[in-house]
Amino acid sequence: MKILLNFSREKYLKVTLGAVGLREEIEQVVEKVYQKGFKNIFLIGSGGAVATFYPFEFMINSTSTIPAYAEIAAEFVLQNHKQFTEESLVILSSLSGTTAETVAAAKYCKDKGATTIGLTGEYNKPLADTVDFPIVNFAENDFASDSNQLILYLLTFKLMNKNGDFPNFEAFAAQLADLPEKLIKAKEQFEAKAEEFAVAFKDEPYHMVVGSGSTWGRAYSYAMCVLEEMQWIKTKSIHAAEFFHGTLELVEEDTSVILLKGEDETRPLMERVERFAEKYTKKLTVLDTKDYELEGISEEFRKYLSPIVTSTLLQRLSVQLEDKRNHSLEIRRYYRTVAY
Ligand SMILES: N[C@@H]1[C@@H](O)[C@H](O)[C@@H](COP(=O)(O)O)O[C@@H]1O
Repeated sequence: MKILLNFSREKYLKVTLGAVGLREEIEQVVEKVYQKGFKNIFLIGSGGAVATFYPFEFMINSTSTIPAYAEIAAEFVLQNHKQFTEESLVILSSLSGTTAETVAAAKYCKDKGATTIGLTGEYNKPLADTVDFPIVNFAENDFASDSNQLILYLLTFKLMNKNGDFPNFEAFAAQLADLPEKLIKAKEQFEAKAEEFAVAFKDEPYHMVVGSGSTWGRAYSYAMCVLEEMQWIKTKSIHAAEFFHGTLELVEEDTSVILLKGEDETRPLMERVERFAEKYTKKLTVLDTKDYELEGISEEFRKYLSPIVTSTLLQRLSVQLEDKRNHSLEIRRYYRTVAY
């Protein structure tokens, strides 16, 4: 077993096994939701929470006939979305349970008569108190995204399974139960590379983070919620396909480009950026989920796991950057600090 910087194996397993341990409860919620019936799924949150939904929106829309829409809470309540009705199923997420925009969206959805599920870290907080079905797993910022994704795999893939779109749910759920240990192995394998990156890039003034398909949301949130919010480094998240429609003009030989390569159908989009970046910058970093064995995970499920493998690796990068840059992941100048 390798020692990882500032990492508690016990704490990680407590959070992630807590998430997969919710399977029975989640399946009961799915039964109840199907009894009432629904026509589409809305996935609503703010910041990192809505970013975590983006891969699931992508996966639902490419696996199932249930229409799925990931929406930013504050915009959703203003938009008057015409696909949203009392026959919508809404899944909201807020770790703190207190993000005002997300709580307001939950109330909006309830008032319209839609069915609401809330993923959150604690009971007796506004989100859990508002939704029809709170699904609660305690986590702190560091492991929240792994926890949320594990819950979302169980929830959304069971919903698709009931809809007749994902017949192998049983095997998938069984493999998810063992995933946390494999994610730790992936972290261990990545650690030296994470440290090397942090040493080499600690004073880098700007990064481009590129993703596509089920890693696009991870690119969006890593840029905004970690490199910008927690490390105060200027960063642009770019979708691999969009990269060729503008951002490429800024690539010079010393521009840091970070690629989050996953294993879904959109991988060729990432390969195209990789071929370009190899030619024009010396500072290319590639995180590729394919490099991680995840022993015992069926080939057919690997593409779905790209976002959680990516986020579990990126979490190591955050810890290494915090250390080498001497900039705590906890400090904020403005976020939840001043009024805005
Ligand atoms: N920048 C922060 C994110 O770091 C956080 O993930 C998000 C949601 O927080 P919560 O899950 O508590 O609603 O809020 C903000 O957007």
